[in-house]
Amino acid sequence: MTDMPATAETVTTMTSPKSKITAKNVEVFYGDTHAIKDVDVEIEDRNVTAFIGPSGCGKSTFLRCLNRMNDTIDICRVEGRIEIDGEDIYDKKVDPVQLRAKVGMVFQKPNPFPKSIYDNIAYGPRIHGLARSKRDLDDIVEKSLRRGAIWDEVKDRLQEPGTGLSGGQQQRLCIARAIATEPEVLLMDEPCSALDPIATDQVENLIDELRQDYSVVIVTHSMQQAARVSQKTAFFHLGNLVEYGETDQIFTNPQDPRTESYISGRIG
Ligand SMILES: Nc1ncnc2c1ncn2[C@@H]1O[C@H](COP(=O)(O)OP(=O)(O)OP(=O)(O)O)[C@@H](O)[C@H]1O
Repeated sequence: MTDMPATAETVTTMTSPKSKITAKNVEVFYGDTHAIKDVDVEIEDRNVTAFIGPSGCGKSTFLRCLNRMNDTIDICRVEGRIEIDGEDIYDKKVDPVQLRAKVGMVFQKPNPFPKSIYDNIAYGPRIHGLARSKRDLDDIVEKSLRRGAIWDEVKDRLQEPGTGLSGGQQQRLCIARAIATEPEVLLMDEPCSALDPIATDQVENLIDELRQDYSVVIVTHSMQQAARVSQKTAFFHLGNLVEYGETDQIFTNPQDPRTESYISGRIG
């Protein structure tokens, strides 16, 4: 019998995206509260991973471990190991400010700086020394706003305040700002929860575009959104990572009864 030629399907499975972030035995405590319990996970490059689960299950806490945002919370203690591209991000040599340029973050509520649209984007590249000249900076600003799918709406008003934009525009501005420091990972903590359905749709389309270049991790309360935008889904419950897998499988054929209860609306 001759070997079967590689079909599109076999090629796809053989070239699955490589792992970008590896977390091992991660535990997080806020004082006596044990918020994350022994979590192991591998997050893929150039894909969207959704964190879902009931309120208080630890989604945001775990997300914030990935760029050490929890360092800013005094009572928070993180244990275990998290690597990005094989490097321990909690190593003493790692500068958290540099790390956060590489692992950008977008929050629930759009939070543009009280500066012009231009300066919102230029701020990060300036402090990280990414532009050698005004022209370089102009290029970075334009490229980031284009990548954030908002260039056409703001190109004639770059000197106006970022806070004067609509909520959806502000959120795309914040995504563009995160992109401007050339990150490799984008963390998004419920990025659409303050947006109307049209702005949500625009941001979801943008997330889908961004996965061509970045590893995107999104916390969402909306299972529909997780199903629409992600390729991988992690279900958290009471600080445990209960189930992690292909989004389609999690929503159509969950393996754990707790996942099944959550997606069918019985818990959460
Ligand atoms: N800054 C903090 N100080 C003390 N406890 C905290 C802090 N942040 C979160 N916690 C606790 O850690 C646990 C996990 O919270 P976290 O915000 O990560 O959950 P979540 O799944 O993101 O919730 P939600 O969906 O409601 O945003 C909860 O018990 C919460 O009360």
